[in-house]
Amino acid sequence: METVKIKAPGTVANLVCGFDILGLALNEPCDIMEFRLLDEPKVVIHNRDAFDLPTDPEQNVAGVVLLAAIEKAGGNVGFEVTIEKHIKPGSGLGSSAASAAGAAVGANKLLGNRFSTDELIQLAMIGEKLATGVKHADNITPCILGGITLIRSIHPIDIVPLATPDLYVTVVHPQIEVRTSDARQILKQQVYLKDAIKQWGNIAGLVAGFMRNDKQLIGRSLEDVIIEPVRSILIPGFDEVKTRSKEAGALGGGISGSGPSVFMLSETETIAREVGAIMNAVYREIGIENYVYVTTISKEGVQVDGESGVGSGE
Ligand SMILES: Nc1ncnc2c1ncn2[C@@H]1O[C@H](COP(=O)(O)OP(=O)(O)OP(=O)(O)O)[C@@H](O)[C@H]1O
Ligand SMILES: N[C@@H](CCO)C(=O)O
Repeated sequence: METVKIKAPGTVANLVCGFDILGLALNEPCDIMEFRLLDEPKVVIHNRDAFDLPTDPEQNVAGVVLLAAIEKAGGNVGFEVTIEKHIKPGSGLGSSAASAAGAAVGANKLLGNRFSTDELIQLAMIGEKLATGVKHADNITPCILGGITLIRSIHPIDIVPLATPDLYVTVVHPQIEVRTSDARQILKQQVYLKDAIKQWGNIAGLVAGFMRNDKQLIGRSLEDVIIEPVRSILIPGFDEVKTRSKEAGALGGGISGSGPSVFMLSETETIAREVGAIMNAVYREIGIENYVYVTTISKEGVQVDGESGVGSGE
């Protein structure tokens, strides 16, 4: 096999209370990537979008992952990749993770599926480190596996796929850019024990809610007393979007990844669409262009030539 076409989903990381340890895959938006195997050790990148992303492999998330894959494979092959990016960089929808995870899975397919899922996650984290300065797997893991995933540990890799309840996801992307690296730098390095206790309760409640398909428990647990109070100041309209969405019947939600996108989970499509209209209205009122997705949780992760990549969420 000399070429493969990859579809890599957008993702929502953190899921409010689970900073760096929880994430889910979305049915929309998705990036498309086409890979060709080369017989010399180099990486060639073509960007088919308006985002002006680097073509230098050392500067592109997909590029550093492909370079690492070449080294891991023994250094005799190379890759040409065309990236059609629909997930806007700096959106909080896992744009960098889609490129990193897509590159790891695409390279693996062309190399005869020689890497394990844990190795794919390790490779993709090299891309996240380039984008954000830190290795974290809460976007790349749901991107690769689909569904909702818990990252119990990255040293060593210990991934727990969770059950995926039938929920609608409404996401608003206000058209401002928040770089993950900046949104990480403003975080406090210490937390109070009383806040940690609340956060542990919420994380455990959220995981239990997913596993028991208990929508009310999911809603009660979508609370973040550590990260959201700091990061939400970077997102105009955040409090209003959240309050009005919950009044309209959403279970709850918060910042998607490091923002500026904001997501809400709802039990019905009607509520999810109403929430979308509220989000759009809030941003129109404050004069910020925005894009709203009304979608669902994707049980499929990265797809290779239209088929399941390495696995699927439960
Ligand atoms: N192939 C690529 N895809 C996306 N971003 C890239 C890529 N290569 C390099 N970058 C850089 O990575 C940064 C975007 O990553 P960042 O993690 O900040 O955004 P995000 O992935 O949308 O956010 P989040 O991880 O919160 O969902 C930008 O500075 C962008 O230039
Ligand atoms: N867990 C990461 C996700 C964004 O890449 C963060 O919130 O910084």
